[in-house]
Formats: sequence, C-alpha cells, structure tokens
Amino acid sequence: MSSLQLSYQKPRNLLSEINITGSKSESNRLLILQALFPQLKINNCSKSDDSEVMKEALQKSKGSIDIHHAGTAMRFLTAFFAVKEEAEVILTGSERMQQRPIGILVDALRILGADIQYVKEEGFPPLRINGKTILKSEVEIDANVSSQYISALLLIAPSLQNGLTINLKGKTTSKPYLQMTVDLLSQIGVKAKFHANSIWVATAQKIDTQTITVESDWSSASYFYSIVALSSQLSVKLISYKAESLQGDSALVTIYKKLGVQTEFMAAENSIILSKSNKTLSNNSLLLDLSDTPDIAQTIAVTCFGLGLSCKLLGLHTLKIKETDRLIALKTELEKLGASVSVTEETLQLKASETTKNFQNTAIDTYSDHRMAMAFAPLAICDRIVINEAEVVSKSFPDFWKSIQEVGIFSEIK
Ligand SMILES: O=C(O)C1=C[C@@H](OP(=O)(O)O)[C@@H](O)[C@H](O)C1
Ligand SMILES: C=C(OP(=O)(O)O)C(=O)O
Repeated sequence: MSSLQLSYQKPRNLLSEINITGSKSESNRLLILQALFPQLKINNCSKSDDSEVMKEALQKSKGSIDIHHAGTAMRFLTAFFAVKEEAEVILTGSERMQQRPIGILVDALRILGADIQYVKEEGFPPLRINGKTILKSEVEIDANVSSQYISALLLIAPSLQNGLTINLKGKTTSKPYLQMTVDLLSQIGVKAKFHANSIWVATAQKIDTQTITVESDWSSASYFYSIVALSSQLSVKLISYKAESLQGDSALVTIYKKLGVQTEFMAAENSIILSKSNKTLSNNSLLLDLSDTPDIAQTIAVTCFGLGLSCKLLGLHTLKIKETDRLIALKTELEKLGASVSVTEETLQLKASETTKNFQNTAIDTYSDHRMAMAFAPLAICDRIVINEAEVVSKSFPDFWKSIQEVGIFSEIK
C-alpha cells in the first residue's frame, strides 16, 4: 500500500471541470433490480470497486463469493441469494466486513422463511445461503442500525409471490437511502409506498424495457465542496448532477452554504458549479444532525478543522460500524494535526483551532477507509500532508487522485 505526499499549486484555470462516476448507492440498487428484471438498462453506472464486485457476484449462484469491503453488496446480495431458488453460496467479505453486523437482516429473512447459516460468528459474515421460494409477505425490522438491511428486503420484494410489507421499529437511520430504494422501484414501474413506519412493495413479474441514467455520486462531490471551502478562489464544475436528486447527500448544497460554498445548478448541462461565497455561520460554529447523511460526516469535520471553525455533529451512531470506527479514526487523525476533538457513541465535537497551516508532512492513517483518505486530502490546500494507504479510494471513487489534480492538488508516491 502506498503513501501519497500531497501538495497544492494554484491552477492556471480557476474553473476546473470534473466528471464524477455514477452514484454507487443508485448503481448497486439498479444492478440488483437488473438481475431481477433484465428489461432494465443502466447508464452512467458507478465504476467503484463496490459496484464492480456487485456485478461479478451477480454472475454467480454457486460457491464462494467475496464482496471485499462493499457493505451494500454484502447486505443486498444476502437478500438476493436467499430468494434465488438455485443459489447455494457462501457470501463473505474482507476482515472488516466480517466485523460489520448483519444479524438484523438475517433474522428478518429467516422469519420470512429463508435458509441462511453463519459460517463463523453468529450475527456476522460469512454466510451460507441456500436460496428458497418465499411465500410470507410481512416482516418487522429494527431500523436504527443500518438502512441497508431494509433496502435489501425492499429490492427483492417485487420478486416475492405476494410482495412485501416491512414494519420499521425504532428511529429510522439513514432514511434518504430508503426513500432512494422506494423511488427507484417506483421509477422502474414497481408499485411501492413508504408511509410513516411502514413500507409496502407489490409483486411484479416484469417491467417495461427502459434505460435509467444514474446521477453522479454526491458523496464523492463532498470532497470538492471541501476543496472550494478551503481555497481562496477556486470554482469547480461537477458533471452530471441535478437539483431533484435521489441521493440524501445532496444536502451538501445547504450545509456548505454555511461554510462559504455556493452551488449553481446548470439544468441544461446537467451540472453544478461550486464557487466561493461568504460564510453564513452566525458564531463560527456548526451544529448539524447527520443521521440522514452519515457518509459526509468526515468531509464536514475536516472542512471545519481546516477553516478554523468549531463544530458539533450529532446522529453519528452508524459511523462505528462502517469501513472502520470513523469516530475514533477522525479523532485520532485530526488530533495528529493539532485539533482538539471529543467523541461519544454518536457525536463528534471539534474545538476551533488555529493550527491549520502547519502540518509539516504529517501522515494521515486511513484504516482501509476510502472516506478517511478523501476527507483529509483537501487539507493539502492549507499545507503539505501525506495520506497513507492511498489506494483505498477505489472503493467508491477510483479516479479521485487524478480528479483532484485538476484543482491543483498533486500527489507523488512517498
Ligand atoms: O444504502 C446505501 O446505499 C447506503 C446506506 C448508508 O448506510 P447505513 O444505512 O448503514 O447508514 C450509507 O452509509 C452507505 O454508504 C450506503
Ligand atoms: C459506508 C459506506 O459504504 P458501505 O456501508 O456500503 O460499505 C460508505 O461508502 O461510506
């Protein structure tokens, strides 16, 4: 694994144009739906590792399948193979994936009648799955740990003989991702309804032949929001985005307005332009609940540090079971740079810092987490910094290091 030394050189052209790959969340849902309904064609599918492993896995129905670090692939494929009659698979993943809980989904599928066994530790991958026909059509599930368990059930629901009603228990976390699943089902012509704490999906034999174009990835766009916020005069054009997004992380538009970035939607070109504006924070302190948008928490915390702002981020309970414990990782790495950070099981608090211009090539560890690498990279605008294990970005954004060169952040192997 290589470490990259990052440095910043103001680009000659202050308006760069960046093409970001399709949303991995939308793509991985559509890939499952395409496996169920071959009439579906996908445009601008994500080039992320997580989507590549999903595509490969969907070619198989026997033997061992390794989905590496891909949470959506692990969860969505568990449900997919459980209801695919001829499937006899062992679904496994990276060492970290074997520590990410899946018991809530397995319990729900077993209640519906699925045949799934744990190969090693109860509640965690790997799983031995023997596909079966499922006739039951109602299930209750805890909704406060990961929305991916629920999306997994929703995605296979149209292939069940009697459709599915899912009753959500507890406070629903990462809710926009559930809405995205329901909206994509509706978009392809499957009847689905999300009302209060219940989601219903009708059975469907086939859909009309159609092509869906995936919007580019908003979580990946967050790193360019951070770059513009930290720079003195950069503007960035990102392709292809729209105002009516299915992705909850499009909340970046309102969040980064407070951090001095304005977003202009260019509807005719399907693109957005990010540029500097005045910060609209009243007291140089940001307070946000990110339970709807967990994947942009790291970006926001690092931007606040770079801008010398304080912040209190709430609703972060799911960060502990992602690619790494992101709360501990953020605290450890921000403190290496001189920040003062405190975390609880679900919050992160950063004190305003004055030491944001003197990193002296500090090396940031990334803990096999793509978002640690990408969230810290924009700090190169403030001073030279090193990112360890830089290849991790390919989980969601394989062209990341090439793309940030366009805005003046250069990397060389250390
Ligand atoms: O459904 C999805 O595509 C995702 C849901 C979220 O996970 P949780 O629901 O586990 O928070 C998010 O963090 C992940 O990157 C993608
Ligand atoms: C948490 C993430 O992905 P997943 O849960 O799908 O591995 C992510 O991309 O930040």
